[in-house]
Amino acid sequence: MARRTVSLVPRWCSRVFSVELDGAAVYFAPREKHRGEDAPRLFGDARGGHARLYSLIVCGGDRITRAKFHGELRDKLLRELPPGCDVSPMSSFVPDVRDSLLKGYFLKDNSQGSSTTEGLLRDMSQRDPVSVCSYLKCVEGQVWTQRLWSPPGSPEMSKDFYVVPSDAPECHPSTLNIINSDVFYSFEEAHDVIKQCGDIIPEAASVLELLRSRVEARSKPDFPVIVVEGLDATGKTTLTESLRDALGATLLRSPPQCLSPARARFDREPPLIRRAFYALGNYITAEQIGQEGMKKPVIVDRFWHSTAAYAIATAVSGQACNLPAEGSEIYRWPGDLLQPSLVVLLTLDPEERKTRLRNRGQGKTEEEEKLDQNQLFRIKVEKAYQRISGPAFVTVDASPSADQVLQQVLRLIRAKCHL
Ligand SMILES: Nc1ncnc2c1ncn2[C@@H]1O[C@H](COP(=O)(O)OP(=O)(O)OP(=O)(O)O)[C@@H](O)[C@H]1O
Ligand SMILES: Nc1ccn([C@H]2C[C@H](O)[C@@H](COP(=O)(O)O)O2)c(=O)n1
Repeated sequence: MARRTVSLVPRWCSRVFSVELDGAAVYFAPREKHRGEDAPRLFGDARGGHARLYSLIVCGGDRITRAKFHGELRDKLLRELPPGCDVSPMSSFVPDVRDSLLKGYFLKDNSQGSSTTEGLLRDMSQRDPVSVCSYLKCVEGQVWTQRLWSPPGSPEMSKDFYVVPSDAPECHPSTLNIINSDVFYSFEEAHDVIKQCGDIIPEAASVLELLRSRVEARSKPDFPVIVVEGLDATGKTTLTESLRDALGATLLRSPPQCLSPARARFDREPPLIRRAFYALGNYITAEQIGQEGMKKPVIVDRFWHSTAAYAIATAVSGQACNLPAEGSEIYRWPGDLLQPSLVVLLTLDPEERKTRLRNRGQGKTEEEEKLDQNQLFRIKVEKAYQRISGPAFVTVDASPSADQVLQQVLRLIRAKCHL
C-alpha cells in the first residue's frame, strides 16, 4: 500500500467511489472524458431513470468531527428522509493510497416530490462537514454525470464528470485508513485522539488523568506473562481464574478495572474514539503487568489481540477475503507495548458458544450481539486474531471440559514458558 497521504479536499476526478449493496461493492469513477462505457447498473436501475441520486461524502473539519458526524449521519438520514429513499454505505478513495478513504452514503430518492430531501441536503451542505454530489442521466443510453450538488436556484458553478465503471482496487478501500484510525500502533497516537476529545467527552479527562503518571514497562518481567484471548463465552474468565489458582499467578484484565466507569461512554463513540480508548487500556494493563510480573506469573484476560482483531473486523466491510493478507503491517504489534510470553486463543464451535451464552444468561454488549447474529463478523474477528504478529501465539480448542482445557493450557505454558 502506498504511503502517500492524500489531501482531504477531494478532487473527485482522481478518486474512485464505492457503493455497498447487499454486502458487495459497486465501483465507479467520475472522469472528464467518456470512453463509451455504460455507467454501473446502480445508476441504470434507478426507477425508470427518475429516482434522484446523490452521494454524501463526509470531508472537511478535523478527524474527530468527521468521525462523530459520520456516526450521526446515517441516523439523521433515516430519521429525516421521506419514505421511498434508500440509503447505502458509500466511500470515496484513491486506489491503494493510505488515509485516502472518505466515508459517506449513497442516496436513492424515489419519494414523491423533492423538497424534503433537497431541504435536508441544503441544510447539511451549509452546516456539516459533508460534500453532496448529484447524478444525472445526460443522454439516451446509460451515460450519467456527477456534479457537486447545489440547492435549486443557486448559481451553478461546478463541473460535470462522466460516471464510468471502475475495477475493484487491489487493497479493499475499507483497509486504507485502519492504521491510527481503527488500530493504534503507539501510545502517542491513541493518546492524541483521547486528548482531542476532551471538549466533547467529559470522561476523556479521567482517562487522561489515569495516564498522567503512567510508567512505561521498560524491562521484561522476570515471570511469564500469559494472555488468554477469544470471542465472548469461549471460556476466558473460567480459564484465567483457574490458571491464576493453579500457577499462583496474578490475574489482570484489559481494559483494566480503573477504566470501567468510562467504558460504556466510549462504547457509544465512533470507532476512532472507541478504539483509541481500548488501545490506551492495554498500556495501563501493560504497566500493571510490568509491576506484577516482577513478583509472580501474570495471566491476562484479553489484551492487544482483542483490540486489534475487533477493530479490523469492524472496519473491513464485506467478505472475509477483504481482510488484509497475513503479513500486512496492519497486523503488527505496537513497538512500545509490552509483549506477553504467550498468547492463548480459545476457539469454539459457534453452536456450542451460543449454548454457553444462553446458559450464562447475562446481558450482551452491542458488539457481542453482532457476533452472535453475524457469522461473517465472527469469521473476520477469528482470522484477524490469527494473523497478528509479535508474541508467541497458540490456538486451543475450548470445547472439552473446563478442566481438560486447563490441563492442556498448563502443558503448553510449561513447554513454551519453562514454568
Ligand atoms: N470448557 C467449558 N465447558 C463448558 N462450559 C464452559 C467451559 N468453560 C466455560 N464454560 C461456561 O461457559 C460460559 C462462558 O464462560 P466464560 O464466562 O468463562 O467465557 P468468557 O470467554 O470469559 O466470556 P466473556 O468474554 O463474554 O466474558 C460460562 O457459563 C462458563 O461456566
Ligand atoms: N483489550 C480489549 C478488550 C476488549 N476490547 C473490546 C472488543 C469488544 O468490543 C469488547 C469485548 O470485551 P468483553 O465484552 O469481552 O469485555 O471489548 C478491546 O477492544 N480490547
